Amino acid sequence: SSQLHTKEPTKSADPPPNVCAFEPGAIVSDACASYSQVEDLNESLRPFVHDITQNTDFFSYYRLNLYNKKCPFWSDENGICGNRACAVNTLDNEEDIPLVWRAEELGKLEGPKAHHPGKRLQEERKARPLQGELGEDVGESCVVEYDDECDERDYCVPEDESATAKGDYVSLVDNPERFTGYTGEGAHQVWEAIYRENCFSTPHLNAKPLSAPPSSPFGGFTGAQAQAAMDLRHVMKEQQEKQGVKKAIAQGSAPAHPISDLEFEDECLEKRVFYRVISGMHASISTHLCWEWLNQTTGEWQPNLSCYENRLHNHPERISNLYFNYALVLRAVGKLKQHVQSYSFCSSDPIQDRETKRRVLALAAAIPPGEQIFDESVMFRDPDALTLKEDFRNRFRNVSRIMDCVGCDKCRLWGKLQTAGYGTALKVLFEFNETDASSDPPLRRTELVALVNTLDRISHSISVIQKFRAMVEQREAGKVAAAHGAAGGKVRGTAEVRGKKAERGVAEDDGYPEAPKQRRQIHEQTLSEAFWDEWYRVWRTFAYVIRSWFNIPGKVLEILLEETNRLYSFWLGLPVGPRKWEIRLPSRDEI
Ligand SMILES: Cc1cc2nc3c(=O)[nH]c(=O)nc-3n(C[C@H](O)[C@H](O)[C@H](O)COP(=O)(O)OP(=O)(O)OC[C@H]3O[C@@H](n4cnc5c(N)ncnc54)[C@H](O)[C@@H]3O)c2cc1C
Repeated sequence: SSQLHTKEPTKSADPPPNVCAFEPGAIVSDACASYSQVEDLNESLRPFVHDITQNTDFFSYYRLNLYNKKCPFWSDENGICGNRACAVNTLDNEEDIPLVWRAEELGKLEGPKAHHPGKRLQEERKARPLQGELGEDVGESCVVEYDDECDERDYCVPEDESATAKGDYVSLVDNPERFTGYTGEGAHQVWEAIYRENCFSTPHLNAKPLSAPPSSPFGGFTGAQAQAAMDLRHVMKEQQEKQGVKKAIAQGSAPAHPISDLEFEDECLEKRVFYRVISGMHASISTHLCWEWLNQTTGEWQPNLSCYENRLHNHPERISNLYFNYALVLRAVGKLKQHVQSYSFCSSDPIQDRETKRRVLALAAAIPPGEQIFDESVMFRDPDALTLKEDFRNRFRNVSRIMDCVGCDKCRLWGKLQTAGYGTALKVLFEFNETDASSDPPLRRTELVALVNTLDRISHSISVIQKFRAMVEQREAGKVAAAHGAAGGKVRGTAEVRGKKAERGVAEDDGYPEAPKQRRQIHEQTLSEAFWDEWYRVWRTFAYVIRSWFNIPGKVLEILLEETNRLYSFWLGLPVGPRKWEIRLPSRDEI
């Protein structure tokens, strides 16, 4: 067996997670073998997923309510900086840089938008319900969601839950997930709130009571559905026990809730699964923003290696969670083979309908059967696993609501889509029958689009992480060659240049059509380029220092005011907000 989760390690019972995460196949152990298997699988599936998400109208437009929903959890009024306006820009002096490079601009949605037509218009204009709003050549019957009903079994907040505001259709292709400059306290607070949803024992943020009593039949699982729930449970159990992920997660840090505080016994399985899904999603978002990073000073889009190292490479458990998500979502998509046979993608466009179905079936056929991703033989033991369903549904609904507090439209779009995607994956795992689709619940367009696009996001992250890893290796090789001075001038020169390029975050060959801007960067650096590169860096550092000195009076005043305010709150007996300033060295990116 070949599993990501279940094979006995042959060398050590607990391989160090960092070794396994970065050297798939180099060491014969369970985790390492499985990482490289996932990578191989991804390499063969990637073209299918990429093609579907980029080249079909059905999968390249998503409907969601981006603007009409208020962040329900906090506001400036109660003294917490966390609403949309609290997005802090990456650079202190954003006003000095061209508008197009500013965070405010980068976070805006691009491309056409179309309003969801009411039921009457949908009926009247079946073929063109959007009246060309997305462009003349878009198959609108492939884009519009005709079923407005809300399904009890949704794991996330259905986008169409309100009868009045059904949201807009936006192009996912025109709005790639990449660096937007959304950062600072606003972003941290959202992540913190999302991870707080991990505390299954203390319902909050309007969560409904979580665990159903063990005796509860729990929504009437059939044998096959119970099996799926068990799969998930045992996947987690095996993963934890055999790959030392327990330790790795314990070392990782979710904001505000030290993971080491969490229980890792069996009854807390829900926490681990939920945590891993969220952390894997977070890792995927970080991967994309590091890969398509905008240097706001030069306006160049390029991979940012130090961003990758800080957020992912040095946290192998995050990468492990991303790979876990891949297995989870892939299994869900694979489970839909039967279901999509009879699915109508475009009601008034038979050609596109056929073409979309052909592509989806080609992807489904290329996915290996479930047991090749999860080992079925170790499963089906503990009936408590059924409670996962209700717990997850409520948690995911809350995470989806928290996304309304994200202060950047593009980030909100992808955050909502991916939450919906994981919610759908769990719904499919728990509710769908792989061999008999007749009793499956309806799968709405939004759910299917979110699921497949989420798979595309994770799939892209995995291929990007491989490239980043290669860049780190190249840089290290360059360092070793330079240190040993072993090779002659030419060879050493090349290695050093490669090492430097990797350091600057320049990809050798991304191999994917979606990153054309990066490819422009790939050339050997001449002496004069190296000189000017260095000169520019020194100049920027100098300017940074001068600017910082110049800003000191303002900053000191700001800190004084803030501390006075906190002291005043303390004196009045009001809750004292967290300190918003710290003294630290700047990171390379900031310079
Ligand atoms: C829903 C959402 C979508 C976003 N989308 C984008 C986007 O498309 N483009 C963009 O440029 N920015 C986006 N952002 C912002 C981005 O995710 C970061 O918040 C921002 O870049 C600041 O990063 P940071 O290094 O301060 O740490 P953050 O990524 O904000 O993380 C906060 C803390 O969480 C912990 N942490 C980080 N990663 C993980 C993980 N994988 N698992 C567990 N714990 C972790 C660390 O302790 C870290 O200090 C988004 C934010 C949110 C909330």
